[in-house]
Amino acid sequence: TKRRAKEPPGPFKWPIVGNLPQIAMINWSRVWFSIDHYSKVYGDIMGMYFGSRYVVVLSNPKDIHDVMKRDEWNGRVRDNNEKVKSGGKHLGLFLTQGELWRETRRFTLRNLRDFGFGKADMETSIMSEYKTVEEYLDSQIKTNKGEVCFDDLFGPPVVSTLWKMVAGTNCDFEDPHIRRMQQVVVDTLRRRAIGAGLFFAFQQLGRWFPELSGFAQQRDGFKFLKDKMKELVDEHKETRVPGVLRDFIDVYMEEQEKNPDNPNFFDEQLAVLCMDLFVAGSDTTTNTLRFVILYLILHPEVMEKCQKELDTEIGQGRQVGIPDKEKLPYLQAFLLETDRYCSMAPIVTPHCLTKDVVYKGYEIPEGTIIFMNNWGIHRSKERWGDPENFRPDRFIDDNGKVITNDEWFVPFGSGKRRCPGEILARANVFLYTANLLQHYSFSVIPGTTKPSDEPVIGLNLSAQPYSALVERRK
Ligand code: HEM
Repeated sequence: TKRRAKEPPGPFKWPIVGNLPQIAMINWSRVWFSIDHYSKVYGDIMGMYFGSRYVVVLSNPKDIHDVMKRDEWNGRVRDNNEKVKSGGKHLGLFLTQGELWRETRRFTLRNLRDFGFGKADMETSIMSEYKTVEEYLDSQIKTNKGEVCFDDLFGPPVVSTLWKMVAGTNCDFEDPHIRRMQQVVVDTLRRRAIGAGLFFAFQQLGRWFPELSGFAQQRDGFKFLKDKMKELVDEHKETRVPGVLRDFIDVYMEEQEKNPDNPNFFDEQLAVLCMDLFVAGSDTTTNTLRFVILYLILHPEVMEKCQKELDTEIGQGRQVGIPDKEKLPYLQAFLLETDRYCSMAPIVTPHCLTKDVVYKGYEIPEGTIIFMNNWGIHRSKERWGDPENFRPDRFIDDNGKVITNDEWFVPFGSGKRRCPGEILARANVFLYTANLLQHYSFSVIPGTTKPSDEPVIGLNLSAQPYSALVERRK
């Protein structure tokens, strides 16, 4: 039960269960609340035991920005439960480390850029999918008095934009396989954190109680996803013409052909990489957009301010594009506040130390799991003053300029593993929100209670299912 002499401070460690009793005492299902609670007691660098698993929690963004530049802080947890998420082996981008991860990440970033990330045609591609949302809203205004359920609305167009870059086709959500793929992502990301602390602490529980723990659904779901990605890779192999690069998969295959001896490029790695992109790209942007509409209906004064800015700066005569961002500081501030307030990844995908380190006098051994306390950072009273209030103005400085680089704002992580999808995600969220607000207003359906802004607990947090009244603006 004794802690090592120079380990970071933390709560008293019980035999076998470590700090699980203390976690349960504060909040068992919202584990990140408990983690934040104890970090306020023990400090910005805190050690905790989930059973015998040792976790160091970082709660100061200065430390996070500092250490996440270093290789040894950027490993991933390598256990059997984690392996399930990449279909049985440590492959792909999310769960790899070392040379395989480095080379895959570099290649992915470079080549997704070539297929649109951050380029002018990314906007064209996003806007062609966005049109389907407007069509749907207009049809609901005609046939359903404008009462729209926002649960599934953004998934198909957002995933299709990414999928065109990755696989050359948009995702046909009428296809039952695609629907099942999407469902697997939703089930595993949104609905798997009840008891997460316990199953994280005791890996064996997943194997002993596969149904109860959700381990079986996760294993089968990810296996299904991986099989589908293997089929996709095989199809590409059959149809590709060397030298003709239709999409990201073709470029990967070209690389395999050019450098057949490179051990970091192989078919199974490509399949899991595609799966990672599908999983990471599906429920993240979509979730943010669901939070966006939710916060708009809960804060009508914010919606009106965004619309006024759009009317003054752009009007209704033309589509809003990425270059218009500059002219829309309040809208930008609203989107930053949305990311801060929802903190979709409250403790970020855990990292793992690949070497023993000494940091600020603390000795932290190889294999330690690292949590970034994003929730606590985004809800810090010290930094934000009134973090519990939804207040976009906090991101506007005294000169009316939007503050985009606050060091206490880390929704996409920091350093070497920072989210590679950030540019695409931000472009989607900005274009959808701006163009929707240009033409529509959103409000609570009369006679119904306001939806709650309490998130649904999962590996990522998501908005509770809700419907809103949608009206076309005059
Ligand atoms: C609003 C949307 C999104 C948010 C808030 C978000 C957030 C994050 C966060 C916090 C991480 C973990 C960083 C770390 O481990 O240190 C991450 C990793 C990742 N994200 Fe995103 N993400 C979003 C959208 C996307 C999209 C659209 C893609 C698709 C291309 C994507 C692909 C990835 C991948 C592949 C990783 C793993 C990177 C690695 O381990 O090297 N994300 N994201």
